[in-house]
Amino acid sequence: MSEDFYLHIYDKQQGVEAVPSNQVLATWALNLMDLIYPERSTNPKYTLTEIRRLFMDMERQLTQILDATKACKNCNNESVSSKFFKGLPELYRKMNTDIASILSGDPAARSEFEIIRTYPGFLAISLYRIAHALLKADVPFIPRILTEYAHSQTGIDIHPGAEIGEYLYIDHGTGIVIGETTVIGNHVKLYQGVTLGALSVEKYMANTKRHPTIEDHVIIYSGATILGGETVIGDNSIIGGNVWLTKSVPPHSTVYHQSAIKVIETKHRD
Ligand SMILES: CC(=O)OC[C@H](N)C(=O)O
Repeated sequence: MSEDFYLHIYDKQQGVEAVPSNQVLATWALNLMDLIYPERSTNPKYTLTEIRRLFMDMERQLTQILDATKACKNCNNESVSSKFFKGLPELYRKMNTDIASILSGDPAARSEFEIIRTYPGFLAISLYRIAHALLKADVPFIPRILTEYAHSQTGIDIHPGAEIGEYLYIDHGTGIVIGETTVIGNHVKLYQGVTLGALSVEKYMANTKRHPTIEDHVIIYSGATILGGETVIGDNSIIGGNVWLTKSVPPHSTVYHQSAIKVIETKHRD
């Protein structure tokens, strides 16, 4: 390789802050999940004093992470961290609504324990909820790392900027994409392969609403693609599998994709 290339990399290094690895950031969020959901832990029996100390440790760690990322020049990281932890019981309440929705909606779900331990949808929604709260506190870049970690583990890609209500139900989940400016109401059910995306992708659209709005009690079955910032799926609608939708539909709509499949019977030889 040329000396110029070495020099280029050397120069670039000088301008880059030493930021904790993505794994360190994800581990903080996973440890927090372990703490609020002892179902995830192998040894969940802490004393009350230990629990208080563990939450204080987690808060301190968040401040350290925010300090170390140096991404936010004028932030008071201690206060950001303290606000996040004050809001944690509310986040936890919302996560519990997601569990309740899966438990009451999925015939295959046997217990809360099973959902907490095994449902990729629950992990993805929970990490999204943590990431969204940090984004709302103007924490740059860490929220995206957390949701991309969830994406890598579950195949479910939820942008931390999306606004999502309570009782979100994601079953299976692989391949779900929820774009940055998506708005989702309460009691919405999503199956694998659903895309809530932009109708066109142009850089100038960065600060505009590009992704759809899904109102309360909507069910969207697998492989459906719903695009556009002005597209509103009215409450209590059902969007069938593989539907391609770029227009709004009124409340209580049922939208089906009509596929034309042919089954040809071949005569088999004896
Ligand atoms: C989900 C989606 O449409 O992504 C496209 C692009 N990243 C955007 O945010 O508009």
